[in-house]
Amino acid sequence: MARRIGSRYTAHQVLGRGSAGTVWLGDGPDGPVAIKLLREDLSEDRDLVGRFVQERQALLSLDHPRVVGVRDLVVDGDDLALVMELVRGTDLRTRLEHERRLLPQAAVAIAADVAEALAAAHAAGVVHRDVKPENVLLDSSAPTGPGGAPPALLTDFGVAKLIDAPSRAPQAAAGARIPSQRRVIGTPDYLAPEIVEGLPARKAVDIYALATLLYELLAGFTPFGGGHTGAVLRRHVTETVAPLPGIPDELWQLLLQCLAKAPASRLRAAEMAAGLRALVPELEDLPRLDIDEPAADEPEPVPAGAVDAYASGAEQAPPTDGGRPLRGAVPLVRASAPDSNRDTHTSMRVPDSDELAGGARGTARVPKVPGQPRPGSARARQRTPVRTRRLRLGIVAVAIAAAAGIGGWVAASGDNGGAPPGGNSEQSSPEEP
Ligand SMILES: Nc1ncnc2c1ncn2[C@@H]1O[C@H](COP(=O)(O)OP(=O)(O)OP(=O)(O)O)[C@@H](O)[C@H]1O
Repeated sequence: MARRIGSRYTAHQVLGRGSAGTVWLGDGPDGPVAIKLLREDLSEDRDLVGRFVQERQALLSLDHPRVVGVRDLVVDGDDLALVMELVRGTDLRTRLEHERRLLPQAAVAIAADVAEALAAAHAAGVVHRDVKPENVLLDSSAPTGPGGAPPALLTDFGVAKLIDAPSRAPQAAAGARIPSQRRVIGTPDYLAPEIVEGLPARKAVDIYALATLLYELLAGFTPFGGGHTGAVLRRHVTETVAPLPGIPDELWQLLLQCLAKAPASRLRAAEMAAGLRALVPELEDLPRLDIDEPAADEPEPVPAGAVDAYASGAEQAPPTDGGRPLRGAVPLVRASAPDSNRDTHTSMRVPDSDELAGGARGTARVPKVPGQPRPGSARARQRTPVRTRRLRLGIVAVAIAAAAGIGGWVAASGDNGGAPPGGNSEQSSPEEP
């Protein structure tokens, strides 16, 4: 059923759904477009609409072959929509689900494309903040490149910032007895350690997320994913990345540098792009990596009360895998569970200090059960319906208690309505790393 969006666009058919809204195939004055119609609760938020309009120029001016161009922003009655260039193809998550791991040459070529997109955005002072396979579109209408990889385009610029606002602080705060709190916007597996520590999201967070994505394309799992969200966040700050046997040392060194805990140690986007691009020819004969998921720590039993605790006050317990909460599946907002009937971003419960500290519920890396994929791995994802997973892994608003007993991880933001320290600006000054 066709639907008018503003005075210039018609939406014809749903292409996909994400945490912030629904993407439609549509028509505009200049031909076919993709229209991302934001969720109703977002479009009703006056502050958000204001930011949407403010962002207009930055988003419209990002013009690069590796960036999904935003053509228009529509604010019309209850409709709030981003009109984008239409990419004919799939997203990178879908491809990863089919292949589990990519050929190293294809993985590196795709990551180089994304790094080029980031270099252009960063030069314009725009930080993406939510780089992940779901936000990389593969253009199947163009000729394939090295390793059979279609050209990759980065999408969803600006959406994380739209959702990240004091007025959108998680409703959980009231019930969670948090003295002061801040929020983290992003997807847990790809969150840079400085975000977990409460620092503002600067350009280097995109480099970290892209290196995480590249690691995942090569390995089939992210370096710090698996298990409870609190444990994932902790690993970003405290753990070293497990090596990937079978890749050239130069590639490994580049990955390590981009996954550095200190943002200043990471490469800049243009350097990363050049480094990756130079490595592509060398990877021609390299087969898919044949590695298993990291050796698990000793299984930590999930206490009987743990899942009940999630459900207390909630309509339903979070999805689990053999009794263990799935990655990104645990609501952080008490009494809030992903609602499969709405295109909402996942609401998540506030992790308590025990979880953040990696206690019994925090878990170390979730152990691999023989014959079963580790939760969070590409194989586990294959068993999870895409729609459900998207809702789970969408942009999350994580409220972290400032007093969360993890040795100064979280800087209290005082009574600032939950805004991250340093404000929630996605635009960073041009001189920033
Ligand atoms: N410009 C586009 N052209 C063609 N298809 C698109 C375009 N943008 C998005 N899509 C399709 O719509 C789907 C949903 O996109 P959307 O950005 O809303 O969600 P997401 O990135 O998967 O999740 P989230 O927003 O939660 O991070 C994508 O998986 C993709 O298949």
